[in-house]
Amino acid sequence: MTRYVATGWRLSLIQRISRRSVHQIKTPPDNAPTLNENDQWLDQLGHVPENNIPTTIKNPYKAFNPAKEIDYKVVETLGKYGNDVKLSSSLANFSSTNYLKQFNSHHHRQGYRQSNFQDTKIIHCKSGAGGDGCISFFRDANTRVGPPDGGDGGQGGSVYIQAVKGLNSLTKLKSLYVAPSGLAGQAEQLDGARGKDILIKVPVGSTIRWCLDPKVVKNTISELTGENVNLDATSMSLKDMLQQQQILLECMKTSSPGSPFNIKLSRDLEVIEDALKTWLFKDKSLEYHIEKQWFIDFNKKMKQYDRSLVFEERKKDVFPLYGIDLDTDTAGAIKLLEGGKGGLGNMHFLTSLIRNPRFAKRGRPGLEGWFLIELKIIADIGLIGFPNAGKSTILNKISNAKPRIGHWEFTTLTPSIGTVAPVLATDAGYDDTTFTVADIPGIVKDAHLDRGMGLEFLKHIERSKCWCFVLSLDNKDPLQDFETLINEVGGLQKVQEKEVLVVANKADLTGSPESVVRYERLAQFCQEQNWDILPISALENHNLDLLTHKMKQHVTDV
Ligand SMILES: Nc1nc2c(ncn2[C@@H]2O[C@H](COP(=O)(O)OP(=O)(O)OP(=O)(O)O)[C@@H](O)[C@H]2O)c(=O)[nH]1
Repeated sequence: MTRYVATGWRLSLIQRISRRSVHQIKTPPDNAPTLNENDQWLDQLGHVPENNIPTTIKNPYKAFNPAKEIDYKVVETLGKYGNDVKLSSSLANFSSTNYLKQFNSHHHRQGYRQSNFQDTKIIHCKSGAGGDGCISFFRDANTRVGPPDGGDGGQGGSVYIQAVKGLNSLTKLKSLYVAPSGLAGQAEQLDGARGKDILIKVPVGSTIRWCLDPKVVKNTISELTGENVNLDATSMSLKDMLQQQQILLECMKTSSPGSPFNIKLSRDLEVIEDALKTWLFKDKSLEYHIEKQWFIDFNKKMKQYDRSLVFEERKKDVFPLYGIDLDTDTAGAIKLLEGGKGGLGNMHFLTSLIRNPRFAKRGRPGLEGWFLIELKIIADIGLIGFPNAGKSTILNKISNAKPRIGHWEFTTLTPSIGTVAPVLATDAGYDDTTFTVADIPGIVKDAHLDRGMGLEFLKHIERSKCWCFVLSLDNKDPLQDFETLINEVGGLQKVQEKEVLVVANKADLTGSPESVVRYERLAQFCQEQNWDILPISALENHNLDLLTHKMKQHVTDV
């Protein structure tokens, strides 16, 4: 036993000694580009035409639907081909009143904040910088300074976003996402490790738009009003202020049918102007180098390398002006911000003229940006009605959702969505396909002026195929209620674009002859519009089966 241990100890000692001797007789690195290869590479850089920026740039986001058209004006056309433009557009397009109000207030729409539901979020994202190239020379017992063997810096981490099924709120999103930088290159031709990429998961039905830092927007507003404005108290005028304030944006034309322009995300473009800033030096300083003609010539050639690097970045560092609509679960993740490229190690700079390159390239900086994410729930049917009409009761009875019900107005402060699974007997057997119904907070007269809960929640039923208007027969004039609702949601024409189902709820309370007359007037109006109407009592379960069958017909009808 003892002998065993001793042998083990002796072996490891031998290993250590032999390792040291291997170190002493190590051969110079052989993965590094050779002097000839470096010479050729530099020569070829010198032949890249001065203006190497092509006229059209492929839009990396071509495959995705645009989120929302916005108003803009081209104020200046730049560049040789006129593809670079300066746009002016209203600040409101690059911020969110809804978000700003939450950002500033601790009591805004209490229930809305108390709940787990969040449908607007601004995220701040940063991609990682590239690692610096390494300055190192091969060394062993016999060679004091050998050929350069500094490896390249690693690529910085990128930020990705992906729409996934099964999520239904933005609550879990963080405010800040920072991808790590790439590590610096090392001696012995070792490249630095890449920074890890970050993947942000959002629910299907989210839209994502480039926006401004909310702090900047808040300061702008404060400057405009000359005071530290309480955004919540000025909610009405806040919207107008953002609308009136114009901002200038640098964009590029795109050839894709989605957004006509891409917003340029700014990475440091200084390198084109001042290539010297891209170098790292060791032993001998920048001052030493810039006096040497060989370095001046070499730096001039390397400028072409910087140009091609910046050109590659220009192709990727963009975001569509109209944003992206993640209305289906995307096959893969979308890159929002690309990490910086790692800098070249000094092994690339051994040439016939430079034997001791005591310099390497710095890594490229990362990108930074703010993005506004808005969730639009995708439900087949959207329930629209005045507060207290009975929408939550209906959803409660017909679906698996359990929204709050109360006899006071605005019990529903956040949208809820339920799945309805009626089993229908058809000629082909039983049809058990399901559909989804969304309940949103009640709409009141002048909701478009931000009264009540405003119209903020309407976006959740924007994409619903069918709108189901819920009216209370207990109200004085249900027809007038209906007309008010139609106006608030955008007018008759807009409603006519949808499948419409009208539900006259609380039919259990209609004992009097007047209430029958009220219902008949409503039914008459629906008939003129060719809309289906159904009296029900959600409380007493009257006509609920018929309601789900009708709903299903509206969802499945072509
Ligand atoms: N009599 C009677 N009462 C009903 C009926 N349906 C709902 N109610 C009552 O009406 C009140 C409001 O119902 P909710 O389902 O919360 O109404 P809502 O439209 O979701 O209201 P908000 O959340 O304010 O938008 C509750 O007290 C319900 O019990 C019905 O068919 N008949």
